[in-house]
Amino acid sequence: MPAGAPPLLTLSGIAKYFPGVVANKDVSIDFYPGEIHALLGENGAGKSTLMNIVTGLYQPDEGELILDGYGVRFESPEAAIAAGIGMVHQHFKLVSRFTVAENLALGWRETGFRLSASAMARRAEVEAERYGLDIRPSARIDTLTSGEQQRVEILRVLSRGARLLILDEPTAVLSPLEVGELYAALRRFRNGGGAVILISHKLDEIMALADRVTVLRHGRVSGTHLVAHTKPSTLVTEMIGRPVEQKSDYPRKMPRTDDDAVMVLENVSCRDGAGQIRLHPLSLEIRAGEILGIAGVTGNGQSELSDLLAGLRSSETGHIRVDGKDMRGRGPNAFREAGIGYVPEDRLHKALAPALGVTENAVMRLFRTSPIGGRLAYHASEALRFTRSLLDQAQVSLAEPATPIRALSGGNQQRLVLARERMISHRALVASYPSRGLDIGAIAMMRQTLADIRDEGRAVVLVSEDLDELMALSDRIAVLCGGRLMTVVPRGDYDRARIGALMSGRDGGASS
Ligand SMILES: Nc1ncnc2c1ncn2[C@@H]1O[C@H](COP(=O)(O)OP(=O)(O)OP(=O)(O)O)[C@@H](O)[C@H]1O
Repeated sequence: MPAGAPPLLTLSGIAKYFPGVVANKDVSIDFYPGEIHALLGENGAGKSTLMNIVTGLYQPDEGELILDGYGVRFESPEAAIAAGIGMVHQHFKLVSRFTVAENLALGWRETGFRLSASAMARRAEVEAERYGLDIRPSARIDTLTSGEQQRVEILRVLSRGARLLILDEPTAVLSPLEVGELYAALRRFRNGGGAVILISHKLDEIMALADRVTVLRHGRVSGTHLVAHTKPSTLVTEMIGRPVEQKSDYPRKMPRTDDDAVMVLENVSCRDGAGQIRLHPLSLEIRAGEILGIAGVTGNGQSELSDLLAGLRSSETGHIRVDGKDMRGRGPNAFREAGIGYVPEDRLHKALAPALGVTENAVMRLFRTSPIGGRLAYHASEALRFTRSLLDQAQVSLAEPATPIRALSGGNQQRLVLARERMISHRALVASYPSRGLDIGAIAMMRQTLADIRDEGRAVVLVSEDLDELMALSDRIAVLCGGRLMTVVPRGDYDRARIGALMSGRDGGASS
């Protein structure tokens, strides 16, 4: 950033309160043009709330926003966009049946005055060139990878004239190659004088990309640092109040005794709504007392496979057996009764009912079973007792369990789903990208939980794109590419380069 340049945006003494919660208090931060400023903090530390204030979704209860030296008040997100502040959310807000150019055009002022398809595509190309973001204007959004969709989102924000670009965990859904492209695009924007706020739980990412970092703790700023002058361990301690050990191995507490297959898949396959094959026939055994890792670049059949394993989707061919029982055509309830818990990739929409309270969501999978319920009864006091114990286990502090679950921070929603599904998984837990959205302390806790489940003789299926995570935890790693099971690698044979090559469709091998 140029020496002596004034801040683009200053937050001065910002506070935001919700019933029983101090989400932000005394928050003062300067964001400069020409800097990438990371925002780091535990789940529930107040990062999203603060950004919702900056983007006009919430009004602060105290404090001031100062833009270009003048106090401002954004009555709506449109007002913030008009002032040059744009945000790219974790869940993209694109119209999936529209093309890239049409989605971009939705944000342009002149669109209302009839813009032809070719003019839209031309302008999309000009904007893409200007910001160095590679897009295909005529492609439909639902045919794009997550990385391509994210580029469209970023371009949509930038082409509306954003000078301050806010990104919420932008690399969570990207392949390693796409991460590199995103970093390059953000650096280009920064070098051209743009300001970036990066919400991230990944310390490596912050160290590699950010110029400065602000740590939030319990809604307050606990420090702002130049990244070049700070260490990751200092940031962790400032964020959580203690150091967190990053384990690269989770040795068994006792030797494995049970080698029974909990789940057996025989030639299962599935297609998407458009009839495209998403999972080619595959066979796989999931054994008691093991963690089976599923590696692959996002979108290569993992979500179809995990939905199949939890009864959310049925297989077109073959069989799924749980403890020898044929589950073909059975739904999620039958899988739950068979002892299969599931943490899906999209927790908010697949594992939770966003508008319902925390209690309803906590008991959602168990409200028909004793002591919470029976065929006709529902015991509210038992439901509340269960919810409180789940909150305790998940280490989520919440004064009022009637709060709608969508008001919880993303990480706290994830912690609750994990605790609930752990209770259900008497035989196996299927966990899809369980570290997404969790802070570093919660990730360590989650990984230990998976190892404990394994040590209790249950099975874990861990879907992840993080090879370090998979190699630290898994007994075997199955690699998916293009909806095909490439191979299953046993723990002794892990080789990062080979697994990486298999993930991108190179090399072959047998399936087991
Ligand atoms: N609309 C709301 N109503 C009630 N409480 C809310 C609301 N929005 C946020 N909160 C609470 O404010 C606190 C801060 O949440 P916020 O989402 O800002 O955290 P975060 O730092 O973004 O967490 P994460 O890393 O998990 O996304 C949490 O306790 C959350 O439950």
